[in-house]
Amino acid sequence: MTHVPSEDSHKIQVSTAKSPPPNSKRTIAHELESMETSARPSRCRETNGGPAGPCNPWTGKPFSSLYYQLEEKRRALPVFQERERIVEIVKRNRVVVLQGETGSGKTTQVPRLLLEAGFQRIACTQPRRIAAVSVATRVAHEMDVRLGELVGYTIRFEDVSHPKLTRLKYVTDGMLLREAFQDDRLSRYDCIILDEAHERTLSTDVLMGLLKGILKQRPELHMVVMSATLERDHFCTYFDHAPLLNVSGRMHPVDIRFAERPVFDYLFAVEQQVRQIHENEPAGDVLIFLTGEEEIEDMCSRLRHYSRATARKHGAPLQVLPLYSALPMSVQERVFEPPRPPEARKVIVATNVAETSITIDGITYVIDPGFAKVKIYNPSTRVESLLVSPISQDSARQRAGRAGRTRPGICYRLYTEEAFRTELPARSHPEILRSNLCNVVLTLKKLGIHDLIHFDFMDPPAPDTMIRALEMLFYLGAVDEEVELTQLGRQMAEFPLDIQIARMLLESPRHGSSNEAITLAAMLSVPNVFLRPRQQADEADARKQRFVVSDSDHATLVRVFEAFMDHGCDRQWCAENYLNDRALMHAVNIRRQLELMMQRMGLRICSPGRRAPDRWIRLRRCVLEGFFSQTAFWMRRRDYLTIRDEQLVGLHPSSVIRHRPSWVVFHEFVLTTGSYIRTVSQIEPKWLFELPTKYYDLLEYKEGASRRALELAARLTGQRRSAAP
Ligand SMILES: Nc1ncnc2c1ncn2[C@@H]1O[C@H](COP(=O)(O)OP(=O)(O)OP(=O)(O)O)[C@@H](O)[C@H]1O
Repeated sequence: MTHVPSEDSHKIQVSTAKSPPPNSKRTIAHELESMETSARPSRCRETNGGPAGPCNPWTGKPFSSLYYQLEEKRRALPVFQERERIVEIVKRNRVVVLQGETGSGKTTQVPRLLLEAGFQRIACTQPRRIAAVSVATRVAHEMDVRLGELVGYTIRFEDVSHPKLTRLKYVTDGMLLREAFQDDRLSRYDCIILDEAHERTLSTDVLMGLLKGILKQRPELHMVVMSATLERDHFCTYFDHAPLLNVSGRMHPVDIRFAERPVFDYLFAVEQQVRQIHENEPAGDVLIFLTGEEEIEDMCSRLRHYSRATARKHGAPLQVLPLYSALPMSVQERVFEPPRPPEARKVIVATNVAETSITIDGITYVIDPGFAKVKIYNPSTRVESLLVSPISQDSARQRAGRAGRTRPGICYRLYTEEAFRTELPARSHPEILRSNLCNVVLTLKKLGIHDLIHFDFMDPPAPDTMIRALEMLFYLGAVDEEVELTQLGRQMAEFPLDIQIARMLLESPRHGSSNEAITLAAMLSVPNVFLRPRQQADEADARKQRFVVSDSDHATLVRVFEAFMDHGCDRQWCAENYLNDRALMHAVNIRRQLELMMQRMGLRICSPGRRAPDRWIRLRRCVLEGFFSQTAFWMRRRDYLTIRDEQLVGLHPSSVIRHRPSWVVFHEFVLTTGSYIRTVSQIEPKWLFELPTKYYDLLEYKEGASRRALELAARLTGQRRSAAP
């Protein structure tokens, strides 16, 4: 019989009682401790003629004045209060599950305390890039060290860490997994902290399974799993009855206010709530949670309009800032800056990227309508889509926890208390149970894990989803018939990109167009570059026409990028052309890194030249190399039928394609007011049969509309019945 640790049996209540650390070596912690207690702390020599002062043990330099301000605040945090116990328990156990209120100091304090206690190299994972960057910055400030040296971070396309100097690294869970490609025992680290484990992202779940195996091979490795809202019994049991450490207490109270009756138009309700706060409540910034980019940008313009219209009446204006993951990091980071003008009330309109980990100083009011976009994968139709769904109770707690961090706060939940209890699920469904697993399976294969069925997932995905993923990897050429990783598959896994984009890049030299393909890959990795303000939509559309390649949204993106480069990356030019200059700058950076990766892999960087008549044909063929499973043929009136799952879809209104090509390849399927395919290019049906994949082998298709369309295409283009060699 397995013993399931109950909250009481394994919970180690942290107390503030002092006990000697188990490790008797003198550590930085002792050094710091001595500064507050001993009469003779380490002191720096006199500097610039001034008196000798306490010395930062990490840098050997005197502390700055900012250090003292931050030090006072951090010493008040519940986690700091209970530091000795935390360190002791982590040292005594291989795995510890640590639960503590939002804002109690887990993310900023625990890694540092462990470093000071003698751990040599610590990785602390974050599910989101913005959290990794902002927390690393905060901890570097608190320790009074330069970011990128002792404390650093690594996120996709951005590494602010030093291979030797960095001893505490905040890293996105996806990037730590990639580190395991090079070092499959993660032997650089003697302590790995999985933060915000309740989010159960794909990468966190894979990392947990991987680390369980590594722990058996590396007796010196320690691990901490942290969150404010995790399912503790499930985690403790999974990690072989790991002890649970509960840190109680929070910094400031958060007053939760539910709606009195159900809200039917939550966007209207959000706007009303902001007005109510701005007109009646004391100073303090506002954080609003919405579901996606479009909704956020729309709300931002509504609120800006309100602010302009009422600025005189209410004195202080609003400074409205969007926050979602598709925005370049430099734009996301603006939410942490003081308001502009200084008297303004900051209103941040965010997706759930702002839900966990981050602290935005000044946030006093949180508005939570209770919805988020959730990824749903249907293995039988093989369609992954984002659907607006109610959030979980845990998410609601995390959202409320963004207030009350630097001052008391209020969280307005735009749903009733009854709905919270009865309609919101207790916790979110793990991502691994609702995703296409192609990238996960490729990652596991690359890590040398062959027995996928017995991989120790906390919640194993359905076998059907695994099989679909393997099947797709086979068509993509990433695995062979024996399900062994191919050379191509190994290279695909190297790119920090979606597997289809990676394949497009790898095949692009064969079409003599890798130069264009790299640009396209970069443009597909940044948010939409076309701005379309509601009041100037016609003007914006007219400007877009300058870049249009009429049969391809993909080629249009490449053209925009090239025009941006030709104009010296000029912001003014972007404004005149309704283009998002920051997204384009981000694409420039990503492009540079992808080109370097291609060169390192020995892949040819080539282009047919800007004037070549077949330039865009080559690019469209490259797109098809990666996205061959995302094609559709024209059925009737405005509808296309997708080959893979026979769904009727329309061309997204943003597409530049105005004629009705009979076959198209598309980048994504979106479900909004209807089913659409977005970022689309015309293709020739005969290209389908020339691809080096068995995907279009007609024998693979059951009788149905897709098969009939393919048969017709094969007949018209003079192909054999089966395209398989
Ligand atoms: N950038 C910042 N500016 C101001 N205060 C900050 C900042 N970062 C952290 N803090 C302070 O440190 C506290 C602890 O933050 P930390 O992120 O470590 O908490 P946490 O327990 O990990 O929270 P969560 O579970 O929400 O991630 C915050 O409540 C806040 O008081």
